[in-house]
Amino acid sequence: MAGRLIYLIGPSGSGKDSLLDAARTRLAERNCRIVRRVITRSAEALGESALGVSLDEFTRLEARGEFALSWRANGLCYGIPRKIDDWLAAGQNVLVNGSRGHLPATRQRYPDLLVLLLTVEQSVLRERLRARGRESVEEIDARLARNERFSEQVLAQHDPALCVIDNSGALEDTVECLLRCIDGESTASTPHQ
Ligand SMILES: Nc1ncnc2c1ncn2[C@@H]1O[C@H](COP(=O)(O)OP(=O)(O)O)[C@@H](O)[C@H]1O
Ligand SMILES: O=P(O)(O)OC[C@H]1O[C@H](OP(=O)(O)OP(=O)(O)O)[C@H](O)[C@@H]1O
Repeated sequence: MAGRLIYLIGPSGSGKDSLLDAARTRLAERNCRIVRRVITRSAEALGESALGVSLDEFTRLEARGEFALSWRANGLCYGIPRKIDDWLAAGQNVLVNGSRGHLPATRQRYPDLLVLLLTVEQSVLRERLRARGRESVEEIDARLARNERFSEQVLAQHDPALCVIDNSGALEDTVECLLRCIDGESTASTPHQ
């Protein structure tokens, strides 16, 4: 049986990368692989969870059909290698660090995907982005503005395959919530108020 695409979305700084790192072993126990993204971001700012390429290289890979999914946001290009289709066909679940803006296109290609929306209170989010220190104040403001538009839109769609996970508290609690969503014990939860 084919595996399921699990599409983790949420604002920049909501903790997607941290959550995936913290849950990696327990996801592997669930036959769930985390795909490494290709991003036009400098290597120093990437960590191990993504591969950095130049814009030229990204464009070439995209034109050659190397990406199952690709999008542009925050002045960057993001690609998901097409090998995920082999993993899915082999019955593995695949977790993608995705984009809220690209969700409709992703759903068209993977109609039975599970969407996990990570939320964080706006004041906590601002502080985490500031503390992470990866972007300038202007870039942080632009990300916060984008956040207000997009998470509301995703929530307004009332998607039955949407699981809302709040990461305003401790990361360990968020890991447990993520695993419950994937195990199907919780198909929806309300965002932290
Ligand atoms: N639950 C949490 N509690 C405290 N800090 C967190 C939590 N989750 C993430 N962070 C911190 O917030 C910042 C943004 O997290 P990150 O994983 O880079 O977000 P994203 O991948 O969504 O952009 C990082 O500095 C990370 O260490
Ligand atoms: O449509 P959106 O939901 O706003 O998402 C747009 C992009 O922004 C985030 O990446 P970012 O460059 O911030 O990297 P990060 O996830 O590591 O913070 C997210 O992972 C998406 O790739």
